[in-house]
Amino acid sequence: MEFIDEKLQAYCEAHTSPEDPILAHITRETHLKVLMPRMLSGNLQGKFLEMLTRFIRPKRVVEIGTYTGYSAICMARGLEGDAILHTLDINVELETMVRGFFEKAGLSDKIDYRLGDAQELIPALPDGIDMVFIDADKENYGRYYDLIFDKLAPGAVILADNVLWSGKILHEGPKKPDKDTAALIAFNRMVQEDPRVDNILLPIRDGILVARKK
Ligand SMILES: C[S@@+](CC[C@H](N)C(=O)[O-])C[C@H]1O[C@@H](n2cnc3c(N)ncnc32)[C@H](O)[C@@H]1O
Repeated sequence: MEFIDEKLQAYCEAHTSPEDPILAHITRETHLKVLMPRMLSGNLQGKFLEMLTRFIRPKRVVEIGTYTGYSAICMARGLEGDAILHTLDINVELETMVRGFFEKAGLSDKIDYRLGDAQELIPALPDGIDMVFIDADKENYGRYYDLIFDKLAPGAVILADNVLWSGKILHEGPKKPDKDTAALIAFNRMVQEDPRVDNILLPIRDGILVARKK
């Protein structure tokens, strides 16, 4: 489901700073060589992540779900000084390609790329996280939120991607929603009812939930 008119979407894209050659290369390589290229953030969302990182000026960012590194590069570009991005992914098959992209972008020293199951990797992360982007398996969004919450600094920003799930979160009727849809409905409700955060759900691309730890 498209959330806005196709022409308006194209207009938004045409009035967003263009994708640079490195991100364009990652987009091309991902489409050519990797399964499910629609998982890529893309330029509009990538620019949003980069700009938000610049606004927040975090010292420590965590991304759950690296994939081919597109969103990691966007956020890492927004980091200042010795700030760092820890990005986690379970898919070891993409490691060589992704490390190559980080190198090509000149960001290897700003990105700490960790491979494994995020549920095992999150507890080993340092405290004092100022921003987290949750973009891995939808079924575990709630678990990732719970696991990372106490590691977040006051005022930290939590972002979660795909929270509109192509509109499937509006599920109606007697049939049960599939497990990813059910998990996202539960996650969105959980954040909405969490008194420890303020939150806003933005209809950017497939929906980005933005929450701020009080
Ligand atoms: C939607 S993609 C991430 C897209 C990326 N953030 C971007 O915008 O370019 C989801 C990623 O989550 C990873 N993933 C799935 N389950 C995971 C888990 N249990 N732990 C860590 N990563 C996981 C997948 O391997 C996949 O690369």
